[in-house]
Amino acid sequence: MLDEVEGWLRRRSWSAADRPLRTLCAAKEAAGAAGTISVVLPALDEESTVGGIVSVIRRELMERVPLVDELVVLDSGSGDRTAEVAAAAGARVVHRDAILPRVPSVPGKGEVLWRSLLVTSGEIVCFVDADLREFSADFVSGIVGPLLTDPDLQLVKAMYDRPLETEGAVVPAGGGRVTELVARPLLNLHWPQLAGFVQPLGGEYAARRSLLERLHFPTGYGVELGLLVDALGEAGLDALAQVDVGVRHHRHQDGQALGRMAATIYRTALERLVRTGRLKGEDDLVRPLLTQFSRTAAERPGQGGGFAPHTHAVPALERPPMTSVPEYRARRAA
Ligand SMILES: O=c1ccn([C@@H]2O[C@H](COP(=O)(O)OP(=O)(O)O)[C@@H](O)[C@H]2O)c(=O)[nH]1
Ligand SMILES: O=C(O)[C@@H](COP(=O)(O)O)O[C@H]1O[C@H](CO)[C@@H](O)[C@H](O)[C@H]1O
Repeated sequence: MLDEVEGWLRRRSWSAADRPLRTLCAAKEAAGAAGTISVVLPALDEESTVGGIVSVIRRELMERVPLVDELVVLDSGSGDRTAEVAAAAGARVVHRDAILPRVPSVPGKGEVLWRSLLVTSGEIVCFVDADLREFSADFVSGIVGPLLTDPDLQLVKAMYDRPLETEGAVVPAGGGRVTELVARPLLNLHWPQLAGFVQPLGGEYAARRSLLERLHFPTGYGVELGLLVDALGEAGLDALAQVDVGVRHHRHQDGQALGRMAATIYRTALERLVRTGRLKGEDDLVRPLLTQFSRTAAERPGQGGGFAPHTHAVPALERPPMTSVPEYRARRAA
């Protein structure tokens, strides 16, 4: 690990307990407008978990203490009762298609995170996944805390244990599969300054709007890696930090879904290597497609055996910095 990163780990890694809520409320009051906080939950078919998360944030961080100013669930095109459940629990729910309709929305987590900047007003924006179970308010207060007390910080990521919990089986620290197999190796090899992040892909992070609005947003699952790499470039390592908030329990996707996620994350990294001149142009990427396989119903001797190929596009669409969007500038000027 680079000496710089070892020093960063000592200076910029904390525990949620290091900043008690009373300290944060005092810092928020002293910060004035700079201490306003918007929490955003990107949600695609999360009816079973979104309500519990919203309820905890409202009760603990809006009613018991006035830490969070607005709580928005960004509906990413859900087909279930996500919107109803989130609204009933006390969130403002906005559908992705209702935001900036002149730019038709595309599927993807990053797409809704980008659009959320247009419908929120906090100077600190905190993203929280909507599939978390056993959610604690520390996931929010822990990561917004340093942004309230340390003006030099720009982005703070949560770090946590990530057990892999599937039907009946729990593998301690088995979660974060794409992190361990793809993102951490990529970051260590190409952006070693970021090697100190324990959970670089974690979906819980908070940042100053003044940073987020200057960054490109990959529209899919590349958003975490893209924002972290670009935040390093924009703000420098010492403007970044991480906070231990305990254990993260969430719904786990299957291996092939994570394979598609990994391909998108790799492509997002490749794009940044090209953008910074460390790799030649797109000719380094032969085909933005990923073929996976499933067992066919019946073995078909002489016709490729018993497996069927399924080919998926590997998207790399990125949204421009919000500061380049006229509607965003007009809203901020109003
Ligand atoms: O197109 C998408 C994909 C995901 N998500 C949300 O983004 C968060 C993280 O997604 P997911 O749980 O699928 O990722 P994982 O944690 O499995 O890597 C969850 O709140 C999803 O509902 C979303 O809003 N739109
Ligand atoms: O970290 C990971 O490897 C993946 C998959 O986690 P699991 O192996 O299902 O625990 O989960 C994260 O990755 C996504 C892409 O960055 C984020 O959007 C998710 O919030 C995060 O859970």
